Parts: sequence; C-alpha cells; structure tokens
Amino acid sequence: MTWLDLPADTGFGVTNLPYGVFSVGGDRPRTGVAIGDFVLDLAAATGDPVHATGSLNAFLARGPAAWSALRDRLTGWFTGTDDTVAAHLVPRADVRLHLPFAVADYVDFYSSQHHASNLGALFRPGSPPLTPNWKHLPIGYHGRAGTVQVSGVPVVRPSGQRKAPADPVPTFGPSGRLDIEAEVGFVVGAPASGPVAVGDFAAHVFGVCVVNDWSARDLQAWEYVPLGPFLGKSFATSVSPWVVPLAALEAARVDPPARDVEVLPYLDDTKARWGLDLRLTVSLNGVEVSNPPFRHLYWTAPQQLAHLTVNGATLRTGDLFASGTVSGAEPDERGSLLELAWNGETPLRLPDGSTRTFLEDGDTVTISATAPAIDGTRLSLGEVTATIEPAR
Ligand SMILES: O=C(O)/C=C/C(=O)CC(=O)CC(=O)O
Ligand SMILES: [Ca+2]
Ligand SMILES: [Mg+2]
Repeated sequence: MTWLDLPADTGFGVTNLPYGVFSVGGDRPRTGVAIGDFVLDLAAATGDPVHATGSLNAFLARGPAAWSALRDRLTGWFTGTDDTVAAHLVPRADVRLHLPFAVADYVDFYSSQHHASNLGALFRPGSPPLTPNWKHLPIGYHGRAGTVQVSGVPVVRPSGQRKAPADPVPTFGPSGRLDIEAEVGFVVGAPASGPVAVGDFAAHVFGVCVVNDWSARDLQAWEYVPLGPFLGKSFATSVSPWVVPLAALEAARVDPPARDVEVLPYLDDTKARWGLDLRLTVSLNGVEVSNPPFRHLYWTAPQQLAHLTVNGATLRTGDLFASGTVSGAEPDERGSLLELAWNGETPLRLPDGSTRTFLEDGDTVTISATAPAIDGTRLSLGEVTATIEPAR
C-alpha cells in the first residue's frame, strides 16, 4: 500500500524505484527517483550532498550496503503513513532528464545466439553462422564511453569510408545503412581491482538501463576485419535516463538457456543464475516493429563481467557493459534493422505506406523494456529514444 496516487499501469511503482538525474527549468541537475508520474528530489528529501552532484557516480561508488539502505528508506517513505516526502515530488512532465552517470568505460557484448547467427549469415555468408569461440567465451569489444548520450539527444548520421564488395575502391560519405541495436546495459557501481567472480556480480553492478547501440553497417562491414567494430559504432550510443536497481529485478530472474558446450570454471554460473525475463519493444516513428525477448541470452551479465575482468582489468564506478543486440528466434523479435529487413531484402512496411531497410533522416527510434515485479505487475525500465539528423 502507498499514500501515493499511482496510475494503475504506471510501471514506476514502489517496487521499481529507478534512479536518474533531473533538472527543472535551468536549475542544477540532481538525483531523483521515479515514482508514478513524479520524481522524488533525493537531494532535497535526504539532505545528502551525494545526491546533488549531477551524477549518480558518487552514490554508486558507496556500494551495495548503501544502495540497499537507501532503497529500504525509500520503500518505507512510500509505503508508510507519513507523507512528509510528498513536498519533494516533482511532476515527471516538468523535468529534464540528463545522462544519469558519467560513463567510465563502455563495453559491448554479443551474447544473443539468434543475433550472432543472423549477423554471421549476413556478414560472413558461406562460413558457419557462429564463430568457433562463440560458445566458449562472451565475445565483446571496447566501445567509446565519451559518445554515450542520454535518451532524447539526436543522433547525427555518421560519415566515413564504405566499400561494397562490387566497388573497386572505397568512397567517403554519409552512411547509407544506419541501424539500431536494441540492448540492455549494466551499470557498475562498486569498483574492483581485478577479476570479479560470477558470484560477486551483485556486489559490483548497481542496475540496468536500456541501450541503443547505433551502428553504421556500411562503415562497419568495410572496417571490421580483423580488429572488429571501430568507427561504425563509436559515433553514438544512447541510454535510457533511469537506472533500475538489480534489487528491483528479483522477480525477473530466470534460468538462462541450456548451454551445450562446457565452459571453463571462471564462467560457470550454476550458482549465480541471472537470466532476466525482460521484454523489449522497438518502435520506429511510433510503430512497433519488434519485441525482443532478453531471457534467451546465452551469456548472462555475471558471465560477461567475469570475462571482462578475468585478465586483471580493473573495474571503475560508471563502467557500462551492454548485453549485445537482443534478438529472439522469431522474425518479429529481432533487435536490428539489418536483421528485421534481412540486409535490405525484405523491407519493413510502415502504416504510412513507406518502407525501410535502414534509417532515414528524421526517423525516430524508441526502445522500451519491462520486467515482472515482485507484486505481480510489470515494472518499466523506461525508454531510450532519438531522432536521426542529416550528416553534417
Ligand atoms: O558479427 C559481426 O561481425 C558484427 C556484429 C555486430 O555488429 C553486433 C554487435 O555490435 C554486438 C552486439 O550488439 O551483439
Ligand atoms: Ca551492439
Ligand atoms: Mg556505440
């Protein structure tokens, strides 16, 4: 129960309590917690200067005991009889949401077997869809932290080198194959000076957000051999403004899919089952085009984190690692346009009569996600949206 007047299907109920950074008018960005159609001003409600810094990092660095203490306090405030904190609620419609954390390092994985098989077929026809290493380790690459931007910030079409197989030489110009990648991001709170065992995942990772890893497929296809993605993915990565704590996702935990190849001991997750029953929705210009299911991801976030640090690489507060594109088995569960329109062979038909193979200038892409909550409702991870601006 709560004294708050919450819309029935809010998605931001008392079992969610995601953290973000907001401002009203031109005032200073500070930490807030989304609740119903409101944001609780944590700087004002707690008086703790850690929430007045304009970024979640200092709070995230405090670690899991501090995270759960504040979550308990918030739950107490919202479910008790004393409505004192009501004075610090701001209508969500009035706030501007900022990038919630300063991104330290950004890593992107490749953990959906359906996505990896589809991309293998499209990028490497004639070779087996999965590379020989795929079921032995979670493949990933280090991305560009400085170009991670919050939902709502436009994406400028990148330019670069591209060379189709039939072209004799590369040419330079705006990408003609601008794409999306629907992903889930994991935000590191507590740092680590070396390997993080799969069982220590929740001691370091604070929460999750929705990610769109924009990808220029023509730039990517020409540049990626042999070192992997570079400029085709480094121009922009968009994240949702709310970070949902892992503590809110207990009811979403499911067994990961059966693995058919034995993994090395450091990747054994039988004691840390972190499959997550998240459902993503991808909309293009307001039209739903895909519903990628997260629960089938072959590699889970604890395995990704264990792999990311197993060589001794340190972990910093604000590190972001994304799941990789989430694609399900069905054609309408794919997380990229490259897959949805199958390399341009089966264009998407939109209700206005137009078709899409890749993004056009002016297109708006929105990715949202939900998860089961402990009270039987579905909680919202919010959404990540952006509109494409012409190349400069
Ligand atoms: O298979 C390839 O060569 C390329 C794959 C991707 O572009 C996917 C990627 O960035 C990782 C992911 O999001 O799953
Ligand atoms: Ca990606
Ligand atoms: Mg990127």
